Amino acid sequence: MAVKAWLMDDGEEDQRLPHHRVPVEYVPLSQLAEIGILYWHLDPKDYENNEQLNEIRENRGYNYMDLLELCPGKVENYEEKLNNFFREHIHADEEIRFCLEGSGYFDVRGKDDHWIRIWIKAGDMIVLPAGIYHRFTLDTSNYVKLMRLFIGEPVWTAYNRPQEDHPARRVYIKSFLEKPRIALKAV
Ligand SMILES: CSCCC(=O)C(=O)O
Ligand SMILES: [Fe+2]
Repeated sequence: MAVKAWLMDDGEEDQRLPHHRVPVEYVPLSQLAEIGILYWHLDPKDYENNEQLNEIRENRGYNYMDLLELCPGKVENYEEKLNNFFREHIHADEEIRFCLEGSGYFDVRGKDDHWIRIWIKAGDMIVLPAGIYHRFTLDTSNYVKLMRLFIGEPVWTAYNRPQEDHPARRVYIKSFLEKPRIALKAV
């Protein structure tokens, strides 16, 4: 089962609505891979004994993890947190999230700087590369339980757009947005 992603419309309605374009324009996983996004579908139950998850954590060095539950009434400063998550930003490190329950939208900027909305649900594990502009919102179900992973001591600092001179942004642009330059040798 693949994750669903689509290009967003420019509508001003509630951020928790899907915001499909008309007609709908889905974005395949291969296109997400091109902008540096990694994706796995794993069993969301009994995560402690999930071999596949443990293997990914081992291979990628994700030794830190915690759980984050988002829904009205359960979280301190809920509105403020949600507003901050929905502000376009980057990080100096990968953003790694494994959805255990519920659902939500990760919006990321595609190659042409348009928004791609990625709908994650229980079992979806996603890695956003350092330096990619993104944001997050709950959908109309208003509930998500996420595992957050990190390499070493976690740093959650968000740098709001614009960040064109941030080192992580520069590396990201070089790695995923610029066309590779071919050196031509004079003969
Ligand atoms: C709720 S997890 C995703 C939100 C986000 O982009 C972040 O935590 O930096
Ligand atoms: Fe983020």
